[in-house]
Amino acid sequence: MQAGKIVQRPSGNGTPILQPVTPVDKPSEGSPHSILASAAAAVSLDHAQSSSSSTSAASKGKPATSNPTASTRSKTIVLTDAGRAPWYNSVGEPVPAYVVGIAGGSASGKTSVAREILKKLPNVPWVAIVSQDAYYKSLTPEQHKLAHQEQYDFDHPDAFDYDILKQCIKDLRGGKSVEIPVYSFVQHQRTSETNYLYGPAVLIVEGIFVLHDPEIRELLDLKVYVQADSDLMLARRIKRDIVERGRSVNSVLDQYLRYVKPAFDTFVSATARHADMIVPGSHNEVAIEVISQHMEKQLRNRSRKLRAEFYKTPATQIATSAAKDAHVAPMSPYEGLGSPNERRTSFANIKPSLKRDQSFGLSAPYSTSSTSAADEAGLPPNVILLAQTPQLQSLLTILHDRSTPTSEFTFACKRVGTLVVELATTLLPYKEKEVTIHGGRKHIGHEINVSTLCSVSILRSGAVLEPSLRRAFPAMSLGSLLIQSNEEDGEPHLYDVSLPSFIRRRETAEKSWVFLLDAQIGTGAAAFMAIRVLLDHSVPEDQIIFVTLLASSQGGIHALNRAFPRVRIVVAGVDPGLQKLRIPWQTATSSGASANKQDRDVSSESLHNAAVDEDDLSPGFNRNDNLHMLASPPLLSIDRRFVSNDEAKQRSQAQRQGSVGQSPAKGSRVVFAITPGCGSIGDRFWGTGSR
Ligand SMILES: Nc1ncnc2c1ncn2[C@@H]1O[C@H](COP(=O)(O)OP(=O)(O)O)[C@@H](O)[C@H]1O
Ligand SMILES: O=c1ccn([C@@H]2O[C@H](COP(=O)(O)O)[C@@H](O)[C@H]2O)c(=O)[nH]1
Repeated sequence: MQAGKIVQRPSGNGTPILQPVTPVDKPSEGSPHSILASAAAAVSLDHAQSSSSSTSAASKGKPATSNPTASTRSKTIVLTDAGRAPWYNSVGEPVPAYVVGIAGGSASGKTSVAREILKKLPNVPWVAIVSQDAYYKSLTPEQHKLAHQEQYDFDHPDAFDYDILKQCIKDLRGGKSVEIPVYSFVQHQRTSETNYLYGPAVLIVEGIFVLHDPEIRELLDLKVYVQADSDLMLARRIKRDIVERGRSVNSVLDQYLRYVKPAFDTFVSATARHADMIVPGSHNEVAIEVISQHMEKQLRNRSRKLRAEFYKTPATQIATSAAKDAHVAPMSPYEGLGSPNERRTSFANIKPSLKRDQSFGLSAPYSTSSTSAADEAGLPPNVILLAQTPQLQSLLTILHDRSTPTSEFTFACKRVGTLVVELATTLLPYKEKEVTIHGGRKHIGHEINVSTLCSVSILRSGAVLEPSLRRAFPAMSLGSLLIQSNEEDGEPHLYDVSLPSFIRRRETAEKSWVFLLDAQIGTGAAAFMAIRVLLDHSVPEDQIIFVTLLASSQGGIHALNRAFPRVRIVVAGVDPGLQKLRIPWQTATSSGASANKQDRDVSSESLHNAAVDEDDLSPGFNRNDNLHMLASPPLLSIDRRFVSNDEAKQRSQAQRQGSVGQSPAKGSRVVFAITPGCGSIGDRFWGTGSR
């Protein structure tokens, strides 16, 4: 099997290609391709941080001498071609990843089959291949010596540690992040390096004994066995082990005759009976096609369309089931999509599960917050609203005013940010500290352990709160999540996960306190996804503090409370409305497949509906209100900004009159707007967008 780490990316003509990933692969920012590619590069760079091997390209067939570290490279392969759609249900519980096990003799072609399947799934984002080799048991010094003399049996079922492999599959299946050991076939042991792996929607586990352990078999959705003739396997193994694993012909043959062949005949081949499919080790294109089609179908069935689910569910049904079971979220994070009346009915029938001041066993320290204002605004009990003083109101007015120039907007944002951050810091676990004061007396004060704190911004808008947080904790680690709303259905998609190393490690993540930052909470979809990412990394729910400038009181803040009632949300201001809009959107024609897709998507109907979707207007608001767009930054748009509502109408009209050219490609996308709202806060903060 080929050593090294590769990702699959679409080539210009849409044909998937396999290529090694190195940091230099990262394309220039701003190109439409860069989101996909940088997501892929981000994962591989994650690996680069933990695995020295990732920095040099592995290529098939290179002699060991020209590529001496090849055999210490991880066999873990990750594909992150597109954003990841929600992998959890409406109460925030993860939907399991699809797991395929591929067993078969050594050099039968297991890894090659896994990679071919991966190539056939270009539309499935976030696919990972994990090799069982990473889970060989650690050897004693004596066994280690024997291994170097080809006197250790690596082909016996007892050579593997099934418990840790099982745990790894369980974790990845359940959406948790893991550290995959890196195995060295030259040193016959795990190296000190590990690969951080998070979030595959499809996990392929390959290895000679993947179908051996009954508990592991239970975790597999599809069991495949690769069958090849022994002479073919031997020929392939001689070639491969000399090239990639630093062996001589004699050593390969000795080991083969002593251990590999007998173990294959006795143990490995016997596991074929557990397989759902037997795939030939060569000329297997048809079998691979069948497997890929089956997987795509299974994945389609598992895909989460929370918005659609809730749109279909009548409000009365939602409210009744919610009243029966406090743990069932009556609304999705996309609840702004139901009709306003449906929303009101369902909220009226649901009792909050926690009382604001009792929620967390804290004596309410919110001298700067107003619980009555939060209650009056109909906010759930985990929401802490800044006291609505005239001073704060004046700052929020600057943010609401669409004529506010960028510099003033940025300044006001930072001031409100400081107020909201200071309130959030009161929720941290301060401990008593004894200090000596002037005169030599002891004094009992308080301190906070800054090393357990970090912030994670939902890009781009969340970063507007970073300066305020940094002022409070200058040495704090900063992370980010790139979450974009899908242009077709408005579902959030996860493109990049860059978390501080102590969140990536489970032991430290369990002790960490995370400020999750976003400028506003409308539908709550991005916040929902970001919280799920942190929980997947084992950050405790009650140690996540969501800090935001503005929320819609009728938006996803309620769904967030129902799914994650222990996450505290600290917010500066609340606006009443939330609207669903479809707006025109353009992309660069140079974006290859993506541009073609846009071309396809442009129907006269979508352009006709390009302005406000009237059915979705919130009560008490009409399109003449001071309405701003709330949406993720349009990273794919050619001009880096959304068009305004008026422009939308003009373009729609122009299109109908045929006066809009074909380049750049145009389409429309669903966005959500808090009303009256402050517009796209990120764009206004950095002066990059329309007001
Ligand atoms: N269908 C195939 N046709 C030709 N060569 C193949 C095929 N499948 C695998 N090989 C070659 O056989 C060798 C071993 O394949 P690999 O997939 O690494 O096996 P395994 O993972 O089962 O050990 C590799 O050099 C690979 O290129
Ligand atoms: O240190 C080691 C560990 C394993 N092997 C051999 O590797 C194969 C399994 O890997 P495949 O990629 O499935 O071929 C197994 O037959 C062991 O004999 C090794 O030589 N040294």
